[in-house]
Amino acid sequence: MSEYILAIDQGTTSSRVIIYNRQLKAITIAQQEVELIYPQPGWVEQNPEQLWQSVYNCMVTALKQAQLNATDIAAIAITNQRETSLLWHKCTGKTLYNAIVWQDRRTAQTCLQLEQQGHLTDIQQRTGLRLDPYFSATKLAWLLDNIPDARVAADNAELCFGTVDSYLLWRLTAGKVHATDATNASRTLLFNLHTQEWDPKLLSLFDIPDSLLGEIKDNAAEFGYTDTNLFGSAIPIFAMIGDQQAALLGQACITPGMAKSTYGTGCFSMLNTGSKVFISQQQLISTLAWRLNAKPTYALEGSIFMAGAIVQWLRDKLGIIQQAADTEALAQQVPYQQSELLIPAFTGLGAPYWQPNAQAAIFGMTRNTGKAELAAAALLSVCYQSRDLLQAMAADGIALDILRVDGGMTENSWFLQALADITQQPLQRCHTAETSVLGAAFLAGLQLGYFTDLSDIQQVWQANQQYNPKIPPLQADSLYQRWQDGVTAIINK
Ligand SMILES: Nc1ncnc2c1ncn2[C@@H]1O[C@H](COP(=O)(O)OP(=O)(O)O)[C@@H](O)[C@H]1O
Ligand SMILES: O=P(O)(O)OC[C@H](O)CO
Repeated sequence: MSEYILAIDQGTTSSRVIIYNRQLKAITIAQQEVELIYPQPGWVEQNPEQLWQSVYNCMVTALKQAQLNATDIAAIAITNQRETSLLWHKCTGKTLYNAIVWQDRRTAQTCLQLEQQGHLTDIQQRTGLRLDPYFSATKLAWLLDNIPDARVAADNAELCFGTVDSYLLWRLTAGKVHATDATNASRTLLFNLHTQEWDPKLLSLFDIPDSLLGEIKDNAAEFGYTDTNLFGSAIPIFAMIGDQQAALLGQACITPGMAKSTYGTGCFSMLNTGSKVFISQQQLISTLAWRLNAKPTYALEGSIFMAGAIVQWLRDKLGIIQQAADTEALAQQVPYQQSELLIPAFTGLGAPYWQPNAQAAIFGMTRNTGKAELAAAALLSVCYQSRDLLQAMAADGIALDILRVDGGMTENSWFLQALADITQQPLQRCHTAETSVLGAAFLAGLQLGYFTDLSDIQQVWQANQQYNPKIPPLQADSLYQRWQDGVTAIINK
């Protein structure tokens, strides 16, 4: 009997597939790294074919490892890096350009111009977002304006735009379905949070023909069926959701006031705000947590562009570690106050600063600065950025009893203790770092009728370890002050 759920997480750093049994116990995992391409400073791209192939390879490997066939899979769930934008031909499926990744800053000037023309408040009101190159709309406009013949083809309704969820759905169904889910749509700057539809005024403002856009569906829905040539038989695709929203669900943050932070390539803190759109006075964004049976649940989000990506920089550019986990032993050698200060604005700064043109800097280097100090500075920079977000939430009147944490970086215990120390916030790590895949799989299970409602996720979620602050608040304040001074220096440069 087919009762397994195959869940895909197409992340910025890697693609992963986990097969779960009916009780959402992971049976097997397959993972493949994906490359980031940096054609110019501030530009970040990925090869669409590599994204697809990595997902397909992981699906095939996972099925083989679990000794299962396509007929054993009751449904597929997809979760994904959000905002990353692709454009492809409706007839041939051929992409017109690389995927422009969420971290890409090439449209910073366009965003600034739109802000200077006075569009910011209206855009914020409609979308809950900000005018920042992070979101998809200006990336799509760039593609239409810079790829030869793209604008004409778009005007002739020959093209499809999609975020990664939508592109994977298109590939899995061999071009039969062009759709997205409401959470991914909510990251494009083209989706109206209040009407829950593509917004005609925003389409006109960004000059986007509506023929480019797919149908927007709830997060648990009949999205389509895999082409039989791929796995031998058609498997239903029953869930799609952005990775941070999926992690919120996977962390069982299903009631208003519950929050999680995910430390993957970037770091994204998200607070469930229930059926209301919460408007931050502190530069945090409002977004959709999920939409089920046409009923939206909203969230407040703080987005940091560089978290695990800094660790990858240590590995790939500086060559001072062989693998991400090496940072733990190195950082242990350095007391917090002796660490250099790294401001990791490699692709500008996200919340709460929203400075797309800020540039990275290291302060306090001495002749003694070595691998250990840089590793500690890298991990601590993520802690300081997290404190920025938690302080912004606090200034918005939101106090958290406990913050649930997950993502690749939470395998690092030194980092988690430093995070609790710097933020002075108790943290709870759950039984798996892979909460996004779990959240997506849960939605497929909901659609399959394995679960009755969202509260069932509470039976799946298990606490693992709690981290409490061990340094006094005054010491944390003084370390954080140094960070704030550093940020002020680079912003005013
Ligand atoms: N033990 C570790 N210590 C520090 N960083 C880590 C560790 N393990 C993984 N990472 C970082 O976590 C990121 C991968 O996390 P993941 O949740 O898989 O990201 P994504 O979903 O963006 O692909 C990488 O950037 C990697 O550098
Ligand atoms: O690749 P991740 O897991 O850091 O997630 C990327 C985010 O979805 C970007 O908004």
